[in-house]
Amino acid sequence: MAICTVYTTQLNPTCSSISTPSKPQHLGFHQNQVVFYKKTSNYKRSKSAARPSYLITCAAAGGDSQTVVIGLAADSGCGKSTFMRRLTSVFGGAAEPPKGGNPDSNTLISDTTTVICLDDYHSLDRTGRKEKGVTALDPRANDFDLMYDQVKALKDGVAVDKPIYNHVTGLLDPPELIKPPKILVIEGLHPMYDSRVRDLLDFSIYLDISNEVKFAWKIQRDMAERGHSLESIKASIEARKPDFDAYIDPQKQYADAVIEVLPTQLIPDDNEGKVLRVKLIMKEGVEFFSPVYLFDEGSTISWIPCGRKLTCSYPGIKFTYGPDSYYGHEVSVLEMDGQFDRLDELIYVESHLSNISTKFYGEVTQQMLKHSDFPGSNNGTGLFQTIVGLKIRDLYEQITTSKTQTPAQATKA
Ligand SMILES: Nc1ncnc2c1ncn2[C@@H]1O[C@H](COP(=O)(O)OP(=O)(O)OP(=O)(O)O)[C@@H](O)[C@H]1O
Ligand SMILES: O=C(CO)[C@H](O)[C@H](O)COP(=O)(O)O
Repeated sequence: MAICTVYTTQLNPTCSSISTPSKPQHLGFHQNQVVFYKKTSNYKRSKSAARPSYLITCAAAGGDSQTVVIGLAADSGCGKSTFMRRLTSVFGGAAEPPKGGNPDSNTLISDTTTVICLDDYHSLDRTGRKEKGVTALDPRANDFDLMYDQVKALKDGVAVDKPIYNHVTGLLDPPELIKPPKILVIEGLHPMYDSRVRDLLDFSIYLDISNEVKFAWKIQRDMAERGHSLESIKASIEARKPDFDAYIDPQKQYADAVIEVLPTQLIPDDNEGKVLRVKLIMKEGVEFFSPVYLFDEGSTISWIPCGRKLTCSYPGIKFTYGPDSYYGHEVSVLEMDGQFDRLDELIYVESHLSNISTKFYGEVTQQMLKHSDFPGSNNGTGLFQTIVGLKIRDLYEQITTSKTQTPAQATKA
C-alpha cells in the first residue's frame, strides 16, 4: 500500500512523497484515500501560528504507488497497436487482455503497464452515431466527463469500472474492472482533446501519419487483411477527414513527442510509399524528458551513415538533426529518411545517438531485432517508437524516484 506524506497547513492534501506513518492522531478519508493526520513538531514550535501544520499521511486505496499516465494519440490504423507492443516489450512481460473478461476487450495488461483504448469512452454506439450523423471522431460521440473521472481515479490509485466499446458488434458492452497500474497508457483518438484529461498526462505522444502514407497503410491492412475494396477505403478516409482535421490533428500541438511519417525525399516523385521519411519531434523543457540528439546537442547535423559500417541499398539512408520550432514550442528534431538493409548493423547508428535512455550498450538494436517482424522495423518508425519506449521507461523511473525522495532530497536533486 502506498504511504504518502505531505506537510500542509490545510486538511486538503495532495500526496507527494513516501514515508511510514507513525501514531496517526486523526483518521479520515479524502478523495478515496485513507488519510492519517498527525500534528508535526513544527506545530509544537509554532503554537502561536494562526493555522497549525499537519503531517498528513495518505494510504492510497489502490496500487503500490501513484500511476504514471501516458497519452498516445493517432487516427485509426496509424500504428498505435504496433507502438504499444514495442512499449510494453521495453518493460518486459507480455501484454494481454484482462483474464477471464470480455473477449472483445480493447485493454492490454502487463506487469507494469495497462493500455486502455479511448474508443471505450464512445458515448454513442455504431447505430447511435449513424442516427445522429456523427463520426466516432466527433467529440459529441465521446464521454469526456467519464474519461476524465476514470483516468483521474486511476492516477490517484483507485480502480474503476470502465465501459467497453465492442468493435465487433458496434455496441457498448458491460464495463470491465481496471486496477491502477504502474503505468497507464491511454491510446486513441482523443487523449489530448479535453484539457482536464490532458492535464493528467505525465507524457504525451502524437503519431502524425501523412495522408499519402496513411492511405498506403490502410490499403495494405484493409485490402490485404480485411478484404475491403479500394473504393471503400478511399471513401472511409474521405468521410473521416473533416472531423480528423477538426478534432484529432490539432492535438499534436500539445504532444511532448511527435512521430511524423512522410514519403521519402530520397526518391524523386516517389508514389509507392514504401520508403519513409520519419521525424521525431521532441519538445524542450519537459520535466523528466531530455530529447535525443545526434553527435552534438543543439547543432544542426546531416549524416549519411552508409558505407563501411552500414550496408545501404538504393535509395540509401540519411539522418538529420537540429533545433526547430513547432507550434510555438522549442523542439529538437531527429529525422531518418530511408530504410535499413541489415538490422544487426543498427548498432552503428545507435552508437552515434545520445540521450536514448538505454540501460546497456546496444539496447535499441536488441529491441529492434527482437521485433523485426513488426511493421516499420526497417525504418524510422520502428527506430523512433523503440526510442520513445525507452524514454518513457526512463521518465517513469525518474517520476517514481522523485516521489520516494523526501522534500529535502528532491530539492537537492
Ligand atoms: N511503421 C509502420 N510501417 C508500415 N506499416 C505500418 C506501420 N505501422 C502500422 N502499419 C500498418 O498499419 C496497420 C495498422 O497498424 P496498427 O494496428 O498498429 O494501428 P492502430 O492505430 O492500432 O489501428 P486501429 O486503431 O485501427 O486498431 C498495420 O497492419 C500495418 O499494415
Ligand atoms: O476511429 C476509430 C477508432 O479506432 C473507430 O472507427 C471507432 O472507434 C468506431 O469503431 P467501429 O468502426 O468499429 O464502429
